[in-house]
Amino acid sequence: LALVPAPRAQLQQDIEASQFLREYDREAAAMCFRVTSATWGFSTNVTESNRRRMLEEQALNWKFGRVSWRKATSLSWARIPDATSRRQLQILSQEGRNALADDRFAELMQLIGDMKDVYARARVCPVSGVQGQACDWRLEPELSRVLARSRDPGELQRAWTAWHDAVGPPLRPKFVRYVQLANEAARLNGFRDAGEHMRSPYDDPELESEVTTLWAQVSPLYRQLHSYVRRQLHRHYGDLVREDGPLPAHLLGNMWAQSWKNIADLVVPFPDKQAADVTPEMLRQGYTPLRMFQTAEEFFTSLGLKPMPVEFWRHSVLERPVDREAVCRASAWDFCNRKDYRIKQCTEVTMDDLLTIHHEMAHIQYYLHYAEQPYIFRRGANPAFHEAVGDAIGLSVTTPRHLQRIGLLNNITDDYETNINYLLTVALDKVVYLPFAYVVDQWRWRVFSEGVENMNGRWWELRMRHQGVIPPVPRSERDFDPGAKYHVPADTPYLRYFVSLVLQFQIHEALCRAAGHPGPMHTCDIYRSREAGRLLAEVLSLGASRPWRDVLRVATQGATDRLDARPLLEFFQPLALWLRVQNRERGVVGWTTTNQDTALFARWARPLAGC
Ligand SMILES: CC(=O)N[C@@H](CC(=O)O)C(=O)NC[C@H](CC1(C(=O)N[C@@H](Cc2ccc(O)cc2)C(=O)O)CCCC1)C(=O)O
Ligand SMILES: [Zn+2]
Repeated sequence: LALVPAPRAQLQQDIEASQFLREYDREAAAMCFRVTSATWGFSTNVTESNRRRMLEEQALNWKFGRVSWRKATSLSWARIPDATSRRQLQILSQEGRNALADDRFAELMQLIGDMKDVYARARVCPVSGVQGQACDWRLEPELSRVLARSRDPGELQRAWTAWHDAVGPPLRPKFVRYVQLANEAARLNGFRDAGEHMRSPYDDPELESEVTTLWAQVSPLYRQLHSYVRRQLHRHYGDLVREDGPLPAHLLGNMWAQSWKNIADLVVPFPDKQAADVTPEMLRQGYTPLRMFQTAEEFFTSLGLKPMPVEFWRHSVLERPVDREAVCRASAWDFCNRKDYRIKQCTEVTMDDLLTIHHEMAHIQYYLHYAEQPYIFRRGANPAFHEAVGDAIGLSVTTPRHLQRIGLLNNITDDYETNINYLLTVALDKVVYLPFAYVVDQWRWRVFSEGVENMNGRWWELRMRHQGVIPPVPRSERDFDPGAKYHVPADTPYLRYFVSLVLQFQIHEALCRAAGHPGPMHTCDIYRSREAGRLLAEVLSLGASRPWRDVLRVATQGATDRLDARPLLEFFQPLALWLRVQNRERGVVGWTTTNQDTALFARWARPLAGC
């Protein structure tokens, strides 16, 4: 009994803990406002003084986080009877790299900042058009545009190689040091390595095996799609694409082959049927970025969700600034003062960007709905929830029926071919994305747990095994191709996008049921459904105040608390049948790899002297 502190002492602990949490709640929100404002200032106006101010605020915020982490871990919070306090302290004691010593933390922040800089500043020589132009091509828009639109294998290969060579080698040594420091911080925080630290927001020791099981459930559908697309690409590009092999990464319409929607014109089975891309119609109707944002806002208010606050319209950056340099990746921002919420997006008038706006605005809806929660609970139930809501909405927005309801598509036909076309277009985005999202953190977790040898070879082994994709040119350990994907140098975990892919179909199914949609899931559009909006508002308002499995049970109206690929597979069921018929008659499903494939990135490459 001596081990159990006397009730009075425990009471003392409770008072101390709730006192600490009240102060932390106020101070953390104030610190968040400061560091978010400074980071926004830099992202929307890239200058050295704005960078310095951002780094200063980050350092202050980290010092505050470190002091708070020490206090939180010193309280024996595990025994506090009040569940809300206990949960807040549990989250607080797990997050951040607060246990790292000052100089190490400063070095780590500097490294991540430097890696983001290398990525943002990379410029290459033009790979098309007249020679002798300035070597000032960027990833966005020049190189991504070539990957999306060119059908010239030589030009595609030059664009793919130029980008990977421009960012990989300079990032590699920085990334090696980053791995050491991230692992050191994780171990000081009580984790085995930085991978386990990144997985901790899911609070689930079985997470890795669940993720592998989910991927195993969807990979047969992916292999069917891969086989069908390979046949179409072989028809178009000839022997550049072997009929039983992996696909060369530069022919798939995207710098990372993470989405193949840009080559839909090469693969869609019934080209004479309605193409699902309404970009031309948006241009014809004189859409502007502002009107695209208003259209997205109206989607959310039609569900009974909140309009964007006036500050949002006053301070958001909706287009690439002309008079200064900005970080042009789309992003949504919560300034933690229950007033300022913004989106920064270099919007172009395309259907793609209209979808991305819905995705970013869903982040803002989440911020708005959990604003009343204590600061620590103002986050997604888990990071995937924050991503899944936006993409679940997107599954309604892309339907021909929704595009017709907002006047961007007329005389749609709901026949078999149109549905297969539509499902294939969505699959080129969603089904294709799954193996890529799976590989990114499988690779990164393995680097954290097993080390930095052969990082590039292991990247391509995973890409070939799960995605059936190979590099267009030979690669060696002098390259660092994972660095070509923003989230790797930016220290942004990627599992959230894999889990979101499964979760968004579970959420879509539940919202469609709440909206009383009678038909198959892929024709459902929850637009204007107050019932769907009420369910969504309930989920968003919970933030991280409850374990995410409880939130998932709320979202599915009691159906389940587990991640489940069934809704995704059900959504694509008509396409899966169609693909099996197509492939049974014509081709190999899956890919064989010859040693000429593995020779493209084999381990024999001499390791860099002294690296
Ligand atoms: C201050 C801050 O950072 N805020 C967070 C939001 C928050 O956490 O509160 C935020 O704005 N993150 C930016 C990030 C941007 C995008 C992205 O990086 N997408 C991934 C994966 C993907 C791919 C296809 C797809 O349909 C959806 C996602 C990629 O492009 O690989 C780029 C365009 C879309 C989403 C985002 O919005 O998730
Ligand atoms: Zn997002």
